[in-house]
Amino acid sequence: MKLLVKAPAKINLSLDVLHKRPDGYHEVEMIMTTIDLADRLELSQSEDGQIRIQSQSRYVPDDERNLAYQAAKLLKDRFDVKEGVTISIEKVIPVAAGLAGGSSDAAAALRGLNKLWGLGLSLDELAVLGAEIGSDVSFCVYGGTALATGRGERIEELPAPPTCWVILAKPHIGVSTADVYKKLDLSGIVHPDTKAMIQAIREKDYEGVCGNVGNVLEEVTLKHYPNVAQIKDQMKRFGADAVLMSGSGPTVFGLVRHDSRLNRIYNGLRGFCGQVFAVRMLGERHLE
Ligand SMILES: C[C@@](CO)(OP(=O)(O)O)[C@H](O)COP(=O)(O)OP(=O)(O)OC[C@H]1O[C@@H](n2ccc(N)nc2=O)[C@H](O)[C@@H]1O
Ligand SMILES: Nc1ncnc2c1ncn2[C@@H]1O[C@H](COP(=O)(O)OP(=O)(O)O)[C@@H](O)[C@H]1O
Repeated sequence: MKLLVKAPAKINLSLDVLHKRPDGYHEVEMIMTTIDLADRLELSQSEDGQIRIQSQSRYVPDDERNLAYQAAKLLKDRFDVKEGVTISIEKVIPVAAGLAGGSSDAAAALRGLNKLWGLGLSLDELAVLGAEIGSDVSFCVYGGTALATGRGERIEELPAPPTCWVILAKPHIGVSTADVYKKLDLSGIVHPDTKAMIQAIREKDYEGVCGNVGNVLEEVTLKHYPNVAQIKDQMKRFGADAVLMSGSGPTVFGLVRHDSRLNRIYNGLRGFCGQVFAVRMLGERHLE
């Protein structure tokens, strides 16, 4: 038996850090939304009990370091599953980019294997399991738009933001999330207005969304990688309505309402940047 599952990327419309916790993680408040840029996972049941990972991408580990492998292992051990699975990952989302590609692959594996192995778990149960793999996995289990708190694993669903294009530009560098959190200076943070962002989303107020994007991790990544700041400036200059780094970076995204500006920004950026995408927000939950 085979199953295809989509694993969409996320962007952080806002990302605030409240404090560092005794367990070493940071308490966050993030508004996250999924976008129409997705990896595709093919899950093929095997009878030998083994978990195997295949991928065309040389940046993706094909062993137990792969987050999709960890998802399969977690379900297999916790629910005493005898069957195995081969997970083929068609990688579209740039790796180590601040777009939660690995987390979304893990979440897609959880959703898919729940079906393939007939486990009958709810999404809420899968999201709790996902938090054992990584802080962003719970959000990716649901997709759509949400306020994520705690270390990122506590999810409150929000309505879809007003429709617009999202342009993504990813320079040729990979950023370590742990490193960025470690270098964050908590004393100098200018906090984004998370409440105002939530209100703008609820009211479908596009200007309000654009006016309230903010990410406290930007400062760290921009300081260490000046070309991320350059890409931000270019995107603003080409006419995006709002520009922000996603997650720990280095991907920069721009929000664009009008089709007429889209080509200009997209083509302009392609001269500067390794990978550029123009996609839609998914906004709503993407439940298979
Ligand atoms: C920054 C964000 C924003 O969405 O995403 P990315 O840039 O990775 O996409 C997330 O907070 C990343 O989530 P995720 O990538 O799942 O993080 P984890 O694997 O749980 O943690 C990696 C490391 O980041 C640090 N970490 C992570 C989350 C958090 N709330 N506080 C932390 O300090 C810890 O040092 C941890 O060891
Ligand atoms: N399925 C996967 N896809 C991408 N990266 C993965 C995967 N499994 C494990 N990784 C590892 O996770 C790290 C973070 O990758 P990713 O999730 O793409 O970035 P981010 O946390 O910035 O959103 C990478 O260094 C990669 O080696």
